[in-house]
Amino acid sequence: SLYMKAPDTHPVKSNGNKVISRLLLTEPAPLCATPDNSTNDDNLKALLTLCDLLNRELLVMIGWAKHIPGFSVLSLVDQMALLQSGWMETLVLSVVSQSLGYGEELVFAGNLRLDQAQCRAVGLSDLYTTLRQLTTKYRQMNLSREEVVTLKAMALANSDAENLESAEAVQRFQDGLHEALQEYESSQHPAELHRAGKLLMTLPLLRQTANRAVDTFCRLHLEGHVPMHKLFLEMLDAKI
Ligand SMILES: CC(=O)c1ccc(Oc2ccc(O)c(C(C)(C)C)c2)cc1
Repeated sequence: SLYMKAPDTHPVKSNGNKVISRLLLTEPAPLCATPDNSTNDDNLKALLTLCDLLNRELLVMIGWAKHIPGFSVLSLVDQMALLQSGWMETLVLSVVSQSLGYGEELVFAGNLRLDQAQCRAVGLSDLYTTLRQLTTKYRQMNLSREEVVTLKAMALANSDAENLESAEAVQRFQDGLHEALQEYESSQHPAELHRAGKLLMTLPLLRQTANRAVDTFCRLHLEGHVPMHKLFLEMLDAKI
């Protein structure tokens, strides 16, 4: 062809890190929102579309978790316990990381971005505020894709599920992810000391954000204006 092939300018990824390479490989493709045409009420339409999107995200997340190194060796009881306690933090991290490149909007899906006014219009203004707080923090830190996928797995592993059959096995699962993050940071961000620790210290805000999102959905459910999918309600019940 007329043009020389551009030299491969991608920096060498941390392929030494098997855990993170696997997380990058098994990261689900972002979902698309499917507009709901069962109503003419724009606000209800938006909520139903968001609800359908979240329901599909839950199903994808359950399949995604199996690929996290160390998750599948846990008992099914413990796998379900971690999913029931960590699902909201994992989904919040997905939306927050999708929104990093955009200004004021929350990117729920490639074809569904809501700004503050639109979130307020559908009764999600507190959700908007709390998600934006986290987005701002991660935008300042310049999160890499490797860090996003590792934090999502850590959010699940570190979700403080109750009644675990084997807390020791979950501890080993957490240790494996922590080791992968440490190894990644020391090789990819050697100049930024404590970056791994800084990332771990964002997890309390993630937990708080997820809990506030749960409160929002419990309120929406109690108000009863919008039907919610069975799986979503089961996962919501597991959080109360
Ligand atoms: C009425 C109803 O059930 C509902 C309303 C809004 C909604 O919006 C969301 C869509 C995807 C999504 O990932 C998230 C979080 C980031 C908060 C998990 C929220 C989800 C469900």
